[in-house]
Amino acid sequence: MVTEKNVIMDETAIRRALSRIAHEILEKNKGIENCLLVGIRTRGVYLAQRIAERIKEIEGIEIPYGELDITHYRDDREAMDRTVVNSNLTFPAGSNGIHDKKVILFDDVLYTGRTIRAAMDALMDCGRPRMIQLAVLADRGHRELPIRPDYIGKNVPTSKHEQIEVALTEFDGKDEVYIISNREER
Ligand SMILES: O=P(O)(O)OC[C@H]1O[C@H](OP(=O)(O)OP(=O)(O)O)[C@H](O)[C@@H]1O
Ligand SMILES: O=c1cc[nH]c(=O)[nH]1
Repeated sequence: MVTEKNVIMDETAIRRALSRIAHEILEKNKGIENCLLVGIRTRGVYLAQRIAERIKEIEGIEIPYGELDITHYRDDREAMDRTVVNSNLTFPAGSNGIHDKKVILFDDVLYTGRTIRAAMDALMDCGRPRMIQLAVLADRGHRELPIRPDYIGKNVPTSKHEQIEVALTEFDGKDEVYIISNREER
């Protein structure tokens, strides 16, 4: 078996894609009033933080963001006590949590959609958002649930035998997106 690893987004491509997404969020929501950014652990958190920084540069306004750990909501684990753990969904004093807010969820890769299904269940257990939107850095297709992102860094057509890996400086020491392909040796 030969494993090939090819870079499909470098640091510049990631920066440009996130900058575009920040503008798209502002355009779609006509600003950021009532919006909250929520990153799915692990790498979704850094994407949400970067978008919050970019929006601050563009608009001069701080947009609140939180972190979501969906571990207890995964559908491939034994049924667990479905409590939202290790998350930081506390928003500024006086704000009513996620209630009636436009929540923009962030993840690094979108594949089957099961992580996003779990994230939406976890969010709903924290309150009743007005709306949930989804932003992903890479959409590789192969959905198993009817989930469609609102903001996409890059569409990456893949075969099921391939894998997309995202590295982000805050966690991995560099910014890169790779596609990993395994093929039989000839
Ligand atoms: O659409 P899906 O089929 O749910 O796949 C996408 C998820 O897979 C990866 O997480 P993973 O569970 O591999 O954990 P990781 O974030 O620790 O890599 C990735 O970070 C997404 O959250
Ligand atoms: O290719 C994939 C599939 C799921 N999650 C990833 O991070 N990459």
